[in-house]
Amino acid sequence: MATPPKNKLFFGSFVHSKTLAELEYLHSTAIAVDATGKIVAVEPGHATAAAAAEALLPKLGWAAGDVDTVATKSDSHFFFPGFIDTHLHASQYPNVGIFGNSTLLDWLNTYTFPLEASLADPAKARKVYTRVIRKTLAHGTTTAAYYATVDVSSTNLLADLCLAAGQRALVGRVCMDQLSPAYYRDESPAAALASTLASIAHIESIDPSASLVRPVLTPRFAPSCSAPLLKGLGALAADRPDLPIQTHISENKNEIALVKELFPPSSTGAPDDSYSSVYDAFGLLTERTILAHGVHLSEVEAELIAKRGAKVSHCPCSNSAITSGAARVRWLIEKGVTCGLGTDMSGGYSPSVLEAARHAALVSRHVAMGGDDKAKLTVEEVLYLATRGGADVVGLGGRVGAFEVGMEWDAQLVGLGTVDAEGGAVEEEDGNVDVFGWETWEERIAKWVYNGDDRNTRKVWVKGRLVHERKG
Ligand SMILES: O=c1[nH]c(=O)c2nc[nH]c2[nH]1
Ligand SMILES: [Zn+2]
Repeated sequence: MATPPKNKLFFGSFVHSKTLAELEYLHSTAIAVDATGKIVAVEPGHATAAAAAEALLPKLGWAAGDVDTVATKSDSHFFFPGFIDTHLHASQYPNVGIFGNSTLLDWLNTYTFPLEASLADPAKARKVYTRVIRKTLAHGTTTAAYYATVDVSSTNLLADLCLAAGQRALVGRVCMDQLSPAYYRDESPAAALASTLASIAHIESIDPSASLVRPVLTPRFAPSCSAPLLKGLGALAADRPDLPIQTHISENKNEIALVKELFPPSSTGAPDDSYSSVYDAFGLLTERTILAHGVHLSEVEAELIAKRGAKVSHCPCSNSAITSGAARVRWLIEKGVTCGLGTDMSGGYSPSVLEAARHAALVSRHVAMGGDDKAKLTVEEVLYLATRGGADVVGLGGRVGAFEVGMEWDAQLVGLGTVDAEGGAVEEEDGNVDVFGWETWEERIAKWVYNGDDRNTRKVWVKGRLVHERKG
């Protein structure tokens, strides 16, 4: 029998984003999380976990026996908000790292459609989805905005598995009724809409209050959707203003040319032939829309996206791997566009949002080397995109992404390697980060961002529940 959830008291050092530019460091702090997973107190200034418990529990009306305490061990352990992966393809996980020298359109046909189609086999889908959830949790991803496949049953299975594993997720059945192989597409716009509704109904039946898992409308990208399908999805989005929408935009130059060819303004009624105007014309550019990539957006498009309140998922590992380009994140943010980070597996080669954060910092330096020195993103900024920014992108702002009273406890315990007086390793010996003891906290965080990996992710919680613990 499962043990009922208990109240929890976390004690030690907590690091989270206060603003885009600033991380807040809370040391000798206690955070109380109730049995529903909600943060009910954040109290700095206690010498020990025991002292914090003595001061805090009476105020909360909690008996000591009803509370589990988790305290950090040393100066190189800290709690950090769980990462939010605002764009990834669960179904493409077996292909991570396999992309050769392809670019988007040939990559889709060579590597991606055959794999996605093969997941109509329920046993294979279960194996892949179980693994991708375990792997992303192990990397500290507490929320994931997933693309599944065209197949309804395996999409529903992904939602079932996320709920069982305790990962917060947006799960989308992929809509695509044109320009893809006959073996892998919706039969018609009507069939695509019916399958989408079936998947939404299933996901809402397993988690009616969307406590963890919710459906997301998922037109793959404009080229693989006919105008009637985009129109139908726009009507559904208008009918269901609670549903998020996810799609791709402006990733690759050939893709953009294809969109111009497929959707001339005369066919959509849009004021121009831009990619953004196509989605806008069909009612799919909304404040609930997550747009992956946005590498080659024009000034006018960025302004339209900001005006509509649509969000951008920056996927730097993917943009480098399949040579799509370098998105101008600082420029988007200055235009007023809310941005987060996506791994975009398996266009992206890694399941790790920390890797996406580090790559975002590096890609921004390439943008800077192109002549815009202020394009460079700091460690603080990429961590904001990985947490608080990501929460805003997936519609969970104010609920997850930071440590504040009223938010839910989606968190990771990070442990960095420490070095003793003789130069030996004391803790996290197998990791890639060595802390000598003289680093400032800002420097420790920078070392984690540039050298850390899942070996440093010791424990992970979602909504107060422990969902991953690293062995060893
Ligand atoms: O990065 C991407 N991954 C995909 O699977 C895809 N499909 C359309 N456009 C895409 N871009
Ligand atoms: Zn993608």
